[in-house]
Amino acid sequence: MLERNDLWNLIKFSMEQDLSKITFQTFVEPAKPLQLDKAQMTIEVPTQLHRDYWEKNLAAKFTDIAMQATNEQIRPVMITEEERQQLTRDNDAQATTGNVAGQQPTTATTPTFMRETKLNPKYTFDTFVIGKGNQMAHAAALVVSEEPGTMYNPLFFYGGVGLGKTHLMHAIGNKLLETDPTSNIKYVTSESFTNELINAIQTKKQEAFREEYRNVDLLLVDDIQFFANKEATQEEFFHTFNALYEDDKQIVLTSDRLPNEIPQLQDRLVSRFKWGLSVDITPPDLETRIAILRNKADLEGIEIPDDTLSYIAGQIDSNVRELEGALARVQAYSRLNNSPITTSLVADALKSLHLSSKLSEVSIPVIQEKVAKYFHVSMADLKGKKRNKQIVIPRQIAMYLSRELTESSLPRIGNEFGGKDHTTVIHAHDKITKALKTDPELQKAVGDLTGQLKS
Ligand SMILES: Nc1ncnc2c1ncn2[C@@H]1O[C@H](COP(=O)(O)OP(=O)(O)OP(=O)(O)O)[C@@H](O)[C@H]1O
Repeated sequence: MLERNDLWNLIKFSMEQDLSKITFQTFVEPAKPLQLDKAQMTIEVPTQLHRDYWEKNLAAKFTDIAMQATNEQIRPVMITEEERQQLTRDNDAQATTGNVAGQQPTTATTPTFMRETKLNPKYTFDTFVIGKGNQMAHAAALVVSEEPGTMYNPLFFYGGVGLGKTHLMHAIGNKLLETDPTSNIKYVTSESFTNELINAIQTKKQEAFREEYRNVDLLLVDDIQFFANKEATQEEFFHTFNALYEDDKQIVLTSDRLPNEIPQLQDRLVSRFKWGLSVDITPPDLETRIAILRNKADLEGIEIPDDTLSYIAGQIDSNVRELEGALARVQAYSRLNNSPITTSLVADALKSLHLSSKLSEVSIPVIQEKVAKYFHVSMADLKGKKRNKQIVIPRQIAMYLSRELTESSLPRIGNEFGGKDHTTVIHAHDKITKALKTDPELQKAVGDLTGQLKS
């Protein structure tokens, strides 16, 4: 089945073709997909009026388009913003009053779309394609799933977006569950850890919160870069970490950067995160991208010739999530048009489904060229190693703009600047972001350049 956002984009795209501009803008644009289950998509709309309109006029259309795209019967369930807020309040009240002391609120009282993310059964070792950029991460994950809490604790994956960190993390959990279905596994994003903690503090359920976290066999925490600057969260996590570690329970963490590059992360956490093994995942090369697409196409029963797969893999080189999104869009496009997948259909699909905007986005070389010209420095210096101020500032600005205006991963940007490490890019971005708050000259330069690049 398509992912929620892919299906939603497709439905929007199709409705945009069918409905008048004003109807589309009034009723479809403000709608937000909250959750996709097997047979239904929960969609939030601003008011009761929107809800009525959807139920009378758009629900059947929705189901038709979803059927064509996925071959499954999916109905839209409309919920207004107010109803969602009420559900959240009810849920909070339930947490405060409705539970026996010490017990966590049960998921049965939680609206489905707000339930905490569980392990995704599709993210397994079987569905993970091994390539140069993820080989070591994959091997470490496998070891940890076979012998949790012994060899690499914590296991720390870092790297750019959409490169498989979450997938590997879930694969460890899924494998462990397969070996021992009674094992207690908890997966959270760092943001849900923080939210759960705040909730526990507000509802005076801190003990229950601790109990829950300190009794797991495997704790998976995704995207811990969002612990940055969160003192109370870090404090609580420090104790959770210690309790689990002392008990030989496995901890797996992911982040877009190394622990010591996360701003305002307490030193004691940084040092603990380094106790085990840190492995980076880098973007897949062309061969791996083709293999990932082939694997995905086979799993989903999509018929697609090899040269067409190579074409997609050649077009999309940013990350695996985009690659998968492109394949889903191509598949949906082929179903809607009732024609087989060929390279020319793919070219059309990517173009008409607005992916072309990604493909024609500002590129790093163009940014470099404009910045070099603006500051009268050579391209070689911009990409080189000279450390004098006249070169370093334009270089940092160019890196900053590459991060802001393109979808490129940090390692990729580093590569385009003469093979620099991704930490240099993070540093440049942070520095320029900070300086932009106070430095009018810099504000002007960045403003001018952005204007040039976007026009
Ligand atoms: N090597 C791979 N083989 C098969 N699928 C992959 C591979 N790498 C990534 N994917 C798929 O790409 C998508 C994005 O991967 P994932 O969510 O794990 O990325 P991530 O690194 O955690 O990104 P983020 O930092 O945005 O959370 C997922 O659907 C995942 O299954």
